[in-house]
Amino acid sequence: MIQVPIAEVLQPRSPLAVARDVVALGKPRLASLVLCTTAGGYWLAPGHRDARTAAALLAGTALVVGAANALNEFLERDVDALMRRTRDRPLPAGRLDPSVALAVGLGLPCLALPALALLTNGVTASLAALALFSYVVLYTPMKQRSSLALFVGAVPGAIPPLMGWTAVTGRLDAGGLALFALLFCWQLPHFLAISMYLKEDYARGGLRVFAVVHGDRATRTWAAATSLLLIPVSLLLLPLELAGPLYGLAAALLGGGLAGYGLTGLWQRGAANRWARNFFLLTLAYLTLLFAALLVSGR
Ligand code: HEM
Ligand SMILES: CC(C)=CCC/C(C)=C/CC/C(C)=C/COP(=O)(O)OP(=O)(O)O
Repeated sequence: MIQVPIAEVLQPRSPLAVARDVVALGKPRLASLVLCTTAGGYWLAPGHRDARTAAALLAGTALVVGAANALNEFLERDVDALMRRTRDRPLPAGRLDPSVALAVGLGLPCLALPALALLTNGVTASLAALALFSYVVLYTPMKQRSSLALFVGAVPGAIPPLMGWTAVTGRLDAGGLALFALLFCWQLPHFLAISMYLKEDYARGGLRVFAVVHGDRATRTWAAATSLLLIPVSLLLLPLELAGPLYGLAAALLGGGLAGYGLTGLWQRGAANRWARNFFLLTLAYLTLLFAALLVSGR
């Protein structure tokens, strides 16, 4: 049952405030980093690149990601209302009617998927459709049932750089799959950390995330192990000749830093919320800097 603040029902809202909430449905901060990974895949892929295809790829991806997030917020509006982190989102707070999120989530892909197919290629549009489907239909309901949802959610999260790659090459090959693997592995420590410092909130919402189900100690161990795994996976780009020595150096240093901090988690006691929050922020810095290195030292 969603509680709607009385003031929000009575007061008419400005079009700007409504527009801001519609944009918020698309989770713009997360979507921005997703788009950086798409741009990275496009930048590294071998073949012909041009501004028109790049613009179509980024605009189409932004619209499908926005739609995926709007549908996720539509489906989770009751759960979001139970959790501190999400209760002020436009739907649980009652600032937007759920039908708006549903219309945005179903409407945008009708425009963006055919546009991606026409202006990039069929492989890229099919990957976008797969990411949308796996995020909304598989991952979102699975969060309430199993901590393994993390591995399902990491699939749509890893598809955008592959879309950037296929927008140039039109096919799935080793280079694109290496970028997919990099993003897939990065999401594991990213979310294991979050699940620790937000454990109470997730439990309140009835979501069976890793730290809720397996406890803090196991989560810290897995966070350390998966951050170590990122080092060889990120270095795979070197033998595949996607990036040069400067990237290699950056990947080794950034990976060493992240895994080094991850390993200090093994000596923490209890929930170690401050450690987990710092580790989450480090995952964001790691990915941003790694893609900056790719920009400079990519093929
Ligand atoms: C299994 C996959 C993922 C899960 C479960 C997940 C979950 C989350 C959650 C719950 C937060 C909020 C943390 C907080 O409020 O303290 C967050 C933040 C963030 N995530 Fe992820 N994430 C995943 C994948 C990704 C991917 C693929 C990207 C982009 C490439 C990404 C980028 C971000 C960014 C930029 C933030 C900080 C901005 C914000 O809180 O809005 N995440 N993530
Ligand atoms: C092309 C395309 C559609 C790509 C998908 C990109 C995408 C939405 C990646 C995010 C992956 C993910 C599992 C985020 C967490 O959602 P959550 O539901 O756990 O987060 P929340 O609790 O903040 O709602």
